[in-house]
Amino acid sequence: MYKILTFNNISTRGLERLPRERFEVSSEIQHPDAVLLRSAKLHDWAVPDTLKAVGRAGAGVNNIPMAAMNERGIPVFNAPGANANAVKELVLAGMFLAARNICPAWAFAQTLEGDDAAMNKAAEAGKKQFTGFELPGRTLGVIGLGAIGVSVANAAAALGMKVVGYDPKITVRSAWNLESGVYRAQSVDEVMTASDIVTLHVPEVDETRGMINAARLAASREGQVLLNFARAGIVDDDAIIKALDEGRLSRYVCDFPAAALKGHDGVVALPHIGASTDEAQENCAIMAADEVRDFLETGNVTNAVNFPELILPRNAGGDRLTVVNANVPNMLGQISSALAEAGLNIDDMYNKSQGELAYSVADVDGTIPPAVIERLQGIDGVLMVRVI
Ligand SMILES: NC(=O)c1ccc[n+]([C@@H]2O[C@H](COP(=O)([O-])OP(=O)(O)OC[C@H]3O[C@@H](n4cnc5c(N)ncnc54)[C@H](O)[C@@H]3O)[C@@H](O)[C@H]2O)c1
Ligand SMILES: O=C(O)[C@H](O)COP(=O)(O)O
Repeated sequence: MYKILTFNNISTRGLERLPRERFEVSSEIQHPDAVLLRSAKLHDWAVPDTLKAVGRAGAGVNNIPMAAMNERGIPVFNAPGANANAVKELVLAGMFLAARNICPAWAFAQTLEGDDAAMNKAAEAGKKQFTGFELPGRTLGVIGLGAIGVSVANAAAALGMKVVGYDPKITVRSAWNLESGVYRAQSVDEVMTASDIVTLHVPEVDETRGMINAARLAASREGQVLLNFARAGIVDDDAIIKALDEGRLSRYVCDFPAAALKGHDGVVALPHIGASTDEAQENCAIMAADEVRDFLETGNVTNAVNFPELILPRNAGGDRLTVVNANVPNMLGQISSALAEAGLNIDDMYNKSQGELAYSVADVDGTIPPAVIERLQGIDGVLMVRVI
């Protein structure tokens, strides 16, 4: 029986992928084999020795202590693309909100008093202050062309916008999916100066933290709209307020309320609802649950952010050994020697590495004795050993 600890409300459609005869799933579990979570922050969580996998039912993994997981050889799975449509739709809503001044116009309409004739008269007199602009022919800058960025770029192109994109690490898949008319910018600065509206779709990592800062905003196109449905940490909120006050930005629409932004007329801050649709929550939970289940039951890896993709069909017969180790020389030799000295033959084996980690799955022709497991665990650089 595998034990799965949940940290957030995970869609029941996802939890149904974990049959109760093989998986105990609860928010109360001690000694979990895996966790399933959304945005809960795990940075201060004491990682239990029993933990073998983390499943993030969403895209961003900045709430997970990746260095600690790497040190222990624990894969962190996520759900790439599973909530991209939900975020795209909210980004489009954010563009329309900003272009047509919908939030202040709505707030103004709420203040109207009197009978219908009086309200109508006041509405007609007041509406000129909410004159907006239309999207066709305007330039949208998209920073980060992954699942969400590509989806937003293509939707904007379909609305008749010019689209400028920047992503120095764009994948082949994203490049194939991207509308052919999207202009490829060479830098964040180029996007900032070329665009009427800029939208951010990068992960929060060291390289992107504070990416939109005072210097970049000072050089941006006058009256620009900035959309941030990625992460709060990618922008400097104080610089945003200054840029709004100076008119460099006309509106900042984001998914991340913050004290520095509160009460400013130019800010529309939503409560992190980019992925909050029934469809996205189901898609993410199903994908994360399937990935964690497959890893626990077979050792196979799909969509782990810190592990290589590795799928080895089971060679029926004996045990399956999985080993996570530091990506250094002579590890495979030591692992296969330990098996050979116990008289075990390797029927099938697959080894891959990614960054600082290497991962091996081997099907052997017998039962792996506890002494061999201990020996493997004792090899310098071995981080995790499992027999399935
Ligand atoms: N508001 C929400 O509820 C919500 C929902 C989903 C995702 N997100 C956030 O959006 C981010 C993107 O999601 P996604 O599904 O598109 O992820 P993704 O991994 O498919 O795409 C991210 C893209 O950013 C690119 N990138 C990385 N560093 C960059 C840099 N310095 N400059 C330009 N591009 C860079 C990558 O190459 C990749 O193509 C997530 O990491 C998450 O933080 C927020
Ligand atoms: O990175 C993500 O997928 C989003 O920020 C969604 O977070 P949530 O699952 O907490 O809504």
